[in-house]
Amino acid sequence: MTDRVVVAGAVLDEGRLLAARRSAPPELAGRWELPGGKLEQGETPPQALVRELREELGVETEPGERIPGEWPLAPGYVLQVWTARLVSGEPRPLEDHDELRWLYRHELDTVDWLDQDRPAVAEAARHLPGGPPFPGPVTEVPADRS
Ligand SMILES: Nc1nc2c([nH]c(=O)n2[C@H]2C[C@H](O)[C@@H](COP(=O)(O)OP(=O)(O)OP(=O)(O)O)O2)c(=O)[nH]1
Repeated sequence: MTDRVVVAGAVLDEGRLLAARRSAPPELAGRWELPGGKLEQGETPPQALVRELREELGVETEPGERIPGEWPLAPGYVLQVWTARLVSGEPRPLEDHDELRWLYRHELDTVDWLDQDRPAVAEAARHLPGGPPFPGPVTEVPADRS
């Protein structure tokens, strides 16, 4: 059986990425994600994304390009991510989220992303200008003291 797609938006505005803190279910509440949701029957991922961002955030958006990759979620579900541009409205946490934050590239590590979202966020970060890569450097190269 093919996995069901959850489509999420890398919503980009003024060089920042929109992060959303889940309010439910309990095992995901408090962690940050890219807003979106499950595809409904007959929808393409970009159509589902526009609908979900309207329902959850009260904004109109225009999907851009697919971010390469597909990430496993709960069994039977995979995450796909599209960039999206704000067309109208100011995002508000109407459904599924209790806080939203616009993050510059150098701020991406300041929220507690869902583990399964981190590779997707790393890919999305390529669409943001400047700053260090996300996640930050894992090892530091010691200074040459010789
Ligand atoms: N939207 C979204 N969901 C994610 C991400 N990462 C992740 O593990 N998930 C999980 C959380 C949920 O179990 C599932 C998506 O469900 P959802 O609750 O957002 O979808 P929906 O709006 O269609 O909800 P519903 O119809 O089932 O109520 O995928 C992510 O980045 N964005």
